[in-house]
Amino acid sequence: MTLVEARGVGRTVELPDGRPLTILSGVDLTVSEGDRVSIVGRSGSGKSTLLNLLGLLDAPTEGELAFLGHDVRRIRSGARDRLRGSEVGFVFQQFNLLPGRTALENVQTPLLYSGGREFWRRERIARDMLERVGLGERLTTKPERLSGGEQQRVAIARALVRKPRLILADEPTGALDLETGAEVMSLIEAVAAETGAALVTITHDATIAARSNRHFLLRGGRLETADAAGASSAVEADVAEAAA
Ligand SMILES: Nc1ncnc2c1ncn2[C@@H]1O[C@H](COP(=O)(O)OP(=O)(O)OP(=O)(O)O)[C@@H](O)[C@H]1O
Repeated sequence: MTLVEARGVGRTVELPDGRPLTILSGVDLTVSEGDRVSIVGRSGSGKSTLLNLLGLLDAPTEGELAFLGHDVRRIRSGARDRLRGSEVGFVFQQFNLLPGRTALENVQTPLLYSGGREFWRRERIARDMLERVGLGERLTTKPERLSGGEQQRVAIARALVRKPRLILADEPTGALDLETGAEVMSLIEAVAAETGAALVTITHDATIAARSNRHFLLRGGRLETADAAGASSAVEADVAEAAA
């Protein structure tokens, strides 16, 4: 089933001095249930901007974007927020957990905006999800007392607690060491496989990109299809240039 379909999508913003800045243009991309998509590209190439469009945080300024068959530019903002809340899970590099709130409270947060059964059973559902990510013993621990890998597990539990059909991961392993990063990716992939969700991952790490089965490269705001080797050599070229 097709989740998101972008045809000729672009995004242009207005700079403070009034000049337009085109960040993305001519993007064609279809994401279906069960897909594993990686997007690589150098800093500033438009990766986060694209993820924000796919996740209904922003709307395109050109082209057509359909989410579950709904034309994104025609959905009212309230309906768009509800669709995003139930169908999209975001995982970020910096975890973005609520400080001072326990792991259980953090994971319950998305359920506060859900209706009916999910709302009333939120504590049980959040507890089950934390057990699923291996943190059943840390329910009442606050993020500041957890390691980076554990914080990312809480963030994954929070992102996936409503069983979204689309998981968008923006540098999910960027703040973790190699081994912890690989564990975190395995966990996201396993939970995605259980629900049949699609996973779109932005990364600067060739080993993380290689875990996907569809590879894309963003260059100057344009999305190019790549194979695993092409994505990997683009990442290496970026790393070499950044080090030079
Ligand atoms: N609202 C905005 N107003 C002005 N410029 C913007 C806006 N959003 C993004 N940009 C610019 O557009 C470009 C692409 O930004 P984006 O965050 O999508 O890149 P990225 O590929 O995710 O970069 P990184 O890997 O460094 O996170 C950058 O030059 C950024 O400064």
